[in-house]
Order: sequence, then structure tokens, then C-alpha cells
Amino acid sequence: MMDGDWRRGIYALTDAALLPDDDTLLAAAEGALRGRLALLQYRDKSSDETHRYRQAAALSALCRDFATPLIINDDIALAARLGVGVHLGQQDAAVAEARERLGREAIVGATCHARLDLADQACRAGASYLAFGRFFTSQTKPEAPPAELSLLAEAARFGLPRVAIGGIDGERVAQAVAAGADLLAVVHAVFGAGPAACEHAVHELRRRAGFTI
Ligand SMILES: Cc1ncc(COP(=O)(O)OP(=O)(O)O)c(N)n1
Ligand SMILES: Cc1ncsc1CCOP(=O)(O)O
Ligand SMILES: [Mg+2]
Repeated sequence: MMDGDWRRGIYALTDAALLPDDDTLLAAAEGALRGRLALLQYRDKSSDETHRYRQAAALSALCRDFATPLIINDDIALAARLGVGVHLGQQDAAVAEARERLGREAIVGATCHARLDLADQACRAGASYLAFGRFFTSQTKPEAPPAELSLLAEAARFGLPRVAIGGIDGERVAQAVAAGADLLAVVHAVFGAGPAACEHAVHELRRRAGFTI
């Protein structure tokens, strides 16, 4: 059981290609949670709602055991059904809609790519955190628009936690933190080596990031 601050630390995103079935997904997520995540995101692009609900509900129960917030990618209705947070990109529903449907306390994250104007809009619409990137080459989403790390310092003006995403691994995590990232959003560096390696992967990212608690 952990009861940490979700605003600073490692933010792991699941990946349906790396974690193709329920057992693998849950074993990997449990390992990552044992390594002490700040947040866990369920990211699954399939259109099978039954499959998505089943997996997200299982992750929600697991996250409750670790007192770690679960975030659902893209899908406000699924987040509302489970009573958890949501992450929205520029092609997804509006942050204001999520805030209205999920309530004041919910974590609502927003993708801002490399743009401070998008961060300003998300902030005004009630976002809980602002995600920037991709900062490095990403195996998971190579086509994501690139961003410079210097953007993170400029984004301090919004007073919200700043998430860095895209190619973050053990070699790069300290650079992202030094540039101003509060949360390091990671797919491959946590889930790329299989369920048995996830706990160590998160510990190692935390150590290299300088997160001591
Ligand atoms: C923490 C975090 N940051 C960025 C994203 C990307 O969201 P989006 O631009 O909507 O792209 P998809 O993830 O939906 O492909 C994210 N999911 N999480
Ligand atoms: C969803 C998303 N948005 C920008 S990069 C990315 C994927 C990050 O995955 P990885 O940590 O494997 O580069
Ligand atoms: Mg999206």
C-alpha cells in the first residue's frame, strides 16, 4: 500500500501491443505499482468496449490496493463509470466536458504537444496536469509531434504539474527532471521488458530521476 502525491514521479502508460492479454497486463501493472508509480494510465485503442471495461475495472481495483490513481486514456464515459481520471488529447473530447462530467476532484490530464497556447487553454478549462512531448524518439508513438525540453521551464507559469512524455528512459529521465518535468510518462521503459522486469524498471527510473520518496 502506498499513499503518495500523484503530482511528482513516474507515470506509466499501459500498451496493448506489449501487454496483449489480461494476465500479462495485470501482472505487469502490479509489478509497476510495486515499484511505486505516481499514476497509472490505461491506454488501449481497441474499439471493444467489453474488453476495455473488463481490463480497466481490473486495473482500477489493483490501483486502489496501491492507493495510486488510475487514468483512462481518451474515454470520459469509461472514466466516469469507474470513478477515475481521464487523459485527453487534442483529437479527443474537451477538458471542460471531462471536468463537468467527472467532478472537481477528478484528475483530468491534457496533451499540449509543444504548444504553450494549448497549455493555456487546458489550464483555463480545468486541467489537473499538462503533458508535453514527445521529447525523444518514441518506439510507442514515433509520429507524435516533437518538443524541446526548454518548453518545460516556460510551462511553469501555469502552476500545474508538467508531464514529459516520449522516449523517456533511464538515460534521459534526469534531463527531463532537470528541465522542469514533475511527472515522467513512460511506456516502453517500464513495460517493454515483460512483467517480471516492471518493478525494477520503475525503481530504477525513480532512482535516476532523483525521486527519493
Ligand atoms: C500523459 C500523457 N501524455 C500524452 C498522451 C497522448 O495523448 P493523445 O495526444 O491523445 O494521444 P493518444 O495517447 O491518445 O494516442 C497521453 N496519452 N498521456
Ligand atoms: C502516447 C504518447 N504521446 C506522445 S509520445 C507517446 C508514447 C510514449 O511512449 P514511450 O515512453 O514508449 O516513448
Ligand atoms: Mg488521446
